[in-house]
Amino acid sequence: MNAFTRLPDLALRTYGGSVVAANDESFAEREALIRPGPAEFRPHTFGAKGQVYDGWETRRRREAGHDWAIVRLGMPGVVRGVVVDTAWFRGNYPPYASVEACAAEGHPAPEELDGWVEIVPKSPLGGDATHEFAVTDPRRFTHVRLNIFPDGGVARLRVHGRVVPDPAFLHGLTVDLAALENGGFVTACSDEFYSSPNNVLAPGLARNQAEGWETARRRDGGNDWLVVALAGPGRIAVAEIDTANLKFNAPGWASLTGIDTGRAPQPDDGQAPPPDDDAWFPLLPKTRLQPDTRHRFRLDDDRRVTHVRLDIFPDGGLARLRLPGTLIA
Ligand SMILES: NC(=O)NC(NC(N)=O)C(=O)[O-]
Repeated sequence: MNAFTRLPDLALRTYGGSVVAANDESFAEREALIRPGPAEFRPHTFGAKGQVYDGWETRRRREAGHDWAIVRLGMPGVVRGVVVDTAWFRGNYPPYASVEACAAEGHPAPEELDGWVEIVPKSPLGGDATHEFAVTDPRRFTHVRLNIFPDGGVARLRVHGRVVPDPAFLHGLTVDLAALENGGFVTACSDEFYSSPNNVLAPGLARNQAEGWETARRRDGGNDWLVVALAGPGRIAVAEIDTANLKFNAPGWASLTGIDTGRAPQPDDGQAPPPDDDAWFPLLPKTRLQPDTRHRFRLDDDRRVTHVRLDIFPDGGLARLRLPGTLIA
């Protein structure tokens, strides 16, 4: 698997993405493209229009041309790679696909989008397979367009990358400095056996345990932890530690420490501070947690912080970690 698949999926429905238009969705609805989780399939299951698929599927074309679907990214950013997944589409997958992207200001209607640039050239696809395409264009995009040639079905479209928020909605405001949508990201983690640590920074509430971060049971006397690079250097006002859905596997305790590396966290720069650096200072002492509970703590430390280390004792996981505060210019 390509390293870019570890980055957040900027298109994901649960991150605010939307499939805003498609030229055709006769057999199966376009919205399925950005659903979380792998596509499901029940053979010999027929609706009024044919076999039921968990994906986007167009009619068999009888004229020239190709089919397309436009996705508004839930979190605009720099795209590092795209996954086109034709899971379960065996006799009806498109033999080729390409992907374009554009950057729009404000809230345009799909037909107002312009300035499309190709980020994945027309490439061959196979049936019932995932296809990973690395993207090198360094620009920030808000929308992508999947083109399939000439027609067929695609189960999922994943658009992995780094979130690049609009600074107008960050500076001078109290915002969640850890949130993925504001540019926060997890740089390191002790264990991600059951689910990804970046889940704790995702928008909204976790609907179940799988939408949070969950570690394996620890048997070595140690404890689990993760490090978050904040949206930028800032001061944290409140720590919200949410154990929602973790009922028999919530950590017993948690603590937070901070560090100021002296410069704004840069995605992929390999400069994240090591979790055992001497410069970490306490923000929240080791504090008892309850299962399935949203805990909120005022932090009275006004030191500048670029990264936060969360320790959980001894293991378990979390639904969400929110760190409302203000950026320091
Ligand atoms: N058996 C099929 O899957 N057929 C086709 N698709 C659906 N959904 O029935 C087709 O013609 O592409």
